[in-house]
Amino acid sequence: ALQIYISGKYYDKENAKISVYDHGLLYGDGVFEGMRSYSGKVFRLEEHLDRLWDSAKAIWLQIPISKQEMGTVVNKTLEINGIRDGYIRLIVTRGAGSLGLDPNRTSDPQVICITDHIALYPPEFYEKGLEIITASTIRNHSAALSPRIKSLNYLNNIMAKIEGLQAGCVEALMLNAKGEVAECTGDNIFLVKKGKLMTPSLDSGILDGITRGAVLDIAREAGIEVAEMALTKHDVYIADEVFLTGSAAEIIPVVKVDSRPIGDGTVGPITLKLTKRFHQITRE
Ligand SMILES: Cc1ncc(COP(=O)(O)O)c(CNc2cccc(C(=O)O)c2)c1O
Repeated sequence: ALQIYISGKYYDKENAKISVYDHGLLYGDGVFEGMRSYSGKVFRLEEHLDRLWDSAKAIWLQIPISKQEMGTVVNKTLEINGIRDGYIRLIVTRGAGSLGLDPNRTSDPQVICITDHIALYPPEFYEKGLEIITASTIRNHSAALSPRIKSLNYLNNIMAKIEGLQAGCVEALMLNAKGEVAECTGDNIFLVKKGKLMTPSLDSGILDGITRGAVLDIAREAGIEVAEMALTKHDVYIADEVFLTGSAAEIIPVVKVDSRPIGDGTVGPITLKLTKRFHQITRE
């Protein structure tokens, strides 16, 4: 049975529990990372751990072990579960405490590591591309709870995800408070127009996606012109190609947005080229 790591010990799935007084549960007061391993190697583990530490610092949370120890926890949890190609969920909560909000009245932040087999979208979603809608729920305002923090507060994303599901879509696009394109509920968005690759800049109020970063690197190395900039729904509608990026999804094409076909409604050549290269570097 899968072994779950909780603060120094391993537990069977049915015994892997935390206190109902944990502020991670009570208030979503905590941070997390979602990563993938390919043939036993976690893709960009250091970057994920850097982001986890940045998220923790942003919410004034001290992670009780070092980055190096955290890396060892991740690799050991994969190993004892015999998972080489899988998904890793790493969580640090504020810990258990009073029913009040005050983080000072909690103790013992919980470090949790769950490794599991990757649950992927069906292959036809990659072959045919997704249809998505623009949700009316905008992305968290950067001055409220910054979307740069990968926190346990995912209701903003879930509210938009519900709108997508209600519209028969598996993903939904969120705009920011200025009405510019931000990202989808669980992945970043890229557009291609006349051979140029564009993606919302970090100051659009988005998660600094690890896969987003990898795709920007791949595109630059391939000599593709790249721009991180403010984008609007109009830019999406008139794009030649659209795709999403995320650790779980990797690179997934989008062929329809708000009932507008993108390009000729089929998966585009640059999307395919970047996907092919991404698979090479994650599986080499
Ligand atoms: C809001 C958001 N934006 C972008 C990404 C992609 O980031 P990375 O390239 O670093 O993975 C994410 C992370 N994606 C994420 C997180 C939690 C759950 C799920 C899910 O699809 O069930 C997806 C995310 O939650």
